[in-house]
Amino acid sequence: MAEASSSTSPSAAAQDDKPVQPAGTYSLEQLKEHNTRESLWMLLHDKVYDITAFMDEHPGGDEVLVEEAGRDATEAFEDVGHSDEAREMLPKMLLGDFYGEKKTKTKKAVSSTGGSTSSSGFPIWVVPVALVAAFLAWRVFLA
Ligand code: HEM
Repeated sequence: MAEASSSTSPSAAAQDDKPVQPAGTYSLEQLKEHNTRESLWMLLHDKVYDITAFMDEHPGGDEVLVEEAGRDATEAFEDVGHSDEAREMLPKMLLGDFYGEKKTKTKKAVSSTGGSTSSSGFPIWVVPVALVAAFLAWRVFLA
C-alpha cells in the first residue's frame, strides 16, 4: 500500500516579499502619527517636514498648520501662494522623502473617449445597444 505523501506547508507567514522601506523615508502611517502640536509633520510636494518648532513663528498662525498636520498639505500650501522666502524655510525642516501611496486622491481622471465602464464592469454602450436590439426583436416578432 502506497503511502500518501501529504505535504503540510508551514503556516508561518513571517516573511512576505514586502518591499523594504528605504532609510530616511517616511510612510503615510508614520506621517499620520505626527499630527499634534507636540509633534507636527506635514507632506509637501512628496517630502516630509517636521514643522513642530516652526508653528509659533508661522505668519499664518498655528491653527492652519494643525489642520494640515500628518497629511499631504501641498494643496493648502500652494493655495495660499507662499512667497519664495517661505519656500526657502522648508529645507531646514526637511525630514526626508515620502514613501509609498498617498491615499488622498480627490480628483478623478475621467476620460470621455469611449473607454468608460459602468460600476458593474461592462461598457456603458452596451445599454443602448441592448435596448435597440430588444426593440428590433420585438418589431420582428410582432410583424
Ligand atoms: C512648513 C510649511 C510652511 C511654511 C514654511 C510657511 C511659511 C509662511 C510664511 C513665511 C508666510 C508669510 C507670507 C509669505 O512669505 O508667503 C506664511 C503665511 C501664511 N501661511 Fe504658511 N507656511 C507653511 C505652511 C502653511 C500651510 C500648510 C498652510 C495651510 C493653509 C499655510 C497658510 C498660511 C496662511 C493662511 C498665511 C497667511 C497669508 C497672509 O496672511 O497673507 N501655511 N506662511
